[in-house]
Amino acid sequence: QTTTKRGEDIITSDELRKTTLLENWPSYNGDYTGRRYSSLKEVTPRNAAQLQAQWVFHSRNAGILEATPLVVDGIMYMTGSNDAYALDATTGKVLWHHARPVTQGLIDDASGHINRGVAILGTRLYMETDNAHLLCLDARSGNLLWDVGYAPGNKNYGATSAPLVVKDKVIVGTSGGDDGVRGFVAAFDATTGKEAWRFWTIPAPGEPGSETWPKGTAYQHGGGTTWMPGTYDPELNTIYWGTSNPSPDFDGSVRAGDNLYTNCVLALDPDTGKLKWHFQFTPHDLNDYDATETPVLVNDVYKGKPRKLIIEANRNGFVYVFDRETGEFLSATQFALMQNWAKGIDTKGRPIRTDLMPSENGTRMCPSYAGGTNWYSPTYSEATHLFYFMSLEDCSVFKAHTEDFEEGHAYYSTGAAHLATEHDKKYLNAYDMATGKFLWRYAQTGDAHSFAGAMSTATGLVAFGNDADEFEVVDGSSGTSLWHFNVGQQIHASPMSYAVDGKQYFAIAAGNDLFTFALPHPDGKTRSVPVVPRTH
Ligand SMILES: O=C(O)c1cc(C(=O)O)c2c(n1)C(=O)C(=O)c1cc(C(=O)O)[nH]c1-2
Repeated sequence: QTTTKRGEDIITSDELRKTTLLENWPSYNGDYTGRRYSSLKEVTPRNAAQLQAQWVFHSRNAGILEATPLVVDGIMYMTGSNDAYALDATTGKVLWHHARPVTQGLIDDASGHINRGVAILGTRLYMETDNAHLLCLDARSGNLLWDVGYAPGNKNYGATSAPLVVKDKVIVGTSGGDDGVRGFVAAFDATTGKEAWRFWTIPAPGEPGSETWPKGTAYQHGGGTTWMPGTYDPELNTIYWGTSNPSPDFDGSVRAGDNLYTNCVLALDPDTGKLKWHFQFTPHDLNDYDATETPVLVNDVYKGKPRKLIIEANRNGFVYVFDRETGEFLSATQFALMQNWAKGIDTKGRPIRTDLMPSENGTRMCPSYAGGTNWYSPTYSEATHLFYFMSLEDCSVFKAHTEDFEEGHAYYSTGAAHLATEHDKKYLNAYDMATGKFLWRYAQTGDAHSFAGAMSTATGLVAFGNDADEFEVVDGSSGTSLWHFNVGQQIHASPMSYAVDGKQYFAIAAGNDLFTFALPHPDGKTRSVPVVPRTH
């Protein structure tokens, strides 16, 4: 058993590269691969049924918490809206609270109190705010060190993601892909906050990719936002970042062409922002099928050869495998049971569309605008060699009507609605990349309102937010349920695991609260469960 050095708060670039996660969880997905895989082994399929709630932290956030907390040396860092908190990871006691009001006058996702958490380097924390500022806080005190606004101009920009620290840079994105902004990924010097590079996801006239847009100003409002953290391969020195739908969402008539680099995974050089390769999942998207789902980096044997792969369950209803060195498309398997926008995916990875498209009076298309899956995290387990993700079976009636872009207003160019006569459903899926088959699918019993992700552990467990407002643990090999705990609120967040003094915890946000779980004390005594008092 190791003893945690509490309060040291030192995370170096080398530590961020570790893929064996023991005590700490130092970035949004735990490590750079995006696997959400914890190497901790205290909780196993044999004892998971004994998990107990430990402490609960109530945030003053007005929306639903979406952050994954980080834990470094016994200190947890959590966000809610524009607020950041440092908590004692064993008790939930607030060590500091950096309070910043939400920004008034923002629209759409930016006004939704959404924040997915912080990034850390050394003794500094980095956080995106709702109005697309990058804050640098002192991790020991919560004091603001600097504040850089990074999306000037179009007021429809916002930010909801957690930043990604790579070497000496902090990499950020924006929201607003449904609101007529022009997307980008930007990198800032982690010490000074000075901008190092910016990759515009919508090319300007004359730039590569601009031929996939009509002439004129459509590109200035073309979407392609970057509202989830990317992943990073230090050996290939490449970051992988997903982009959103094009803008306007449903009226494709004003943006004829494939609309690069929307609905893509981008392979970028983290030092320069230069594009190495891209893959577009849904060319000329008409259904809000953002490709911001985590591009998970896996090294595994594929078709008899060890390969460096990306696996991604995409919102368009297919799960994809690529070679991440070259960008070569390897496979796409349909996971959405209700899917009618594509007849299939061709050998190059390009969808073969049906003739369905959004229309003035509405067209029923599946998956729905919420996607066959969405930003809630998938997980790849080194213990089972399976890829797990939550999927949503749902359709929408998509309507399109040509509208002009207007600052201060969303730019969907009409809308998508759920059909009251249809019942949506969620599944936790176990996908075997080697065979292209689903080993099991665990049908959820709720009304498909959760937006909860999954994680896996070295003992073969998969932990996730189920669709009945519960945190649940299953055996990853069989999908057998081992334990669940009712958090009594919708879960719109993904779980993580950490340890302090050798004791393993799980944490997941639900509603306004963050819950933690661990095994009872080995002497059989029940631990006390300190609940942090509500402060308002
Ligand atoms: O295009 C965009 O910029 C953008 C941003 C966001 C966001 O920032 O959270 C969402 C979406 N799109 C989106 O399509 C979507 O379904 C969605 C769900 C959520 C959420 O927090 O649950 N955010 C977003």
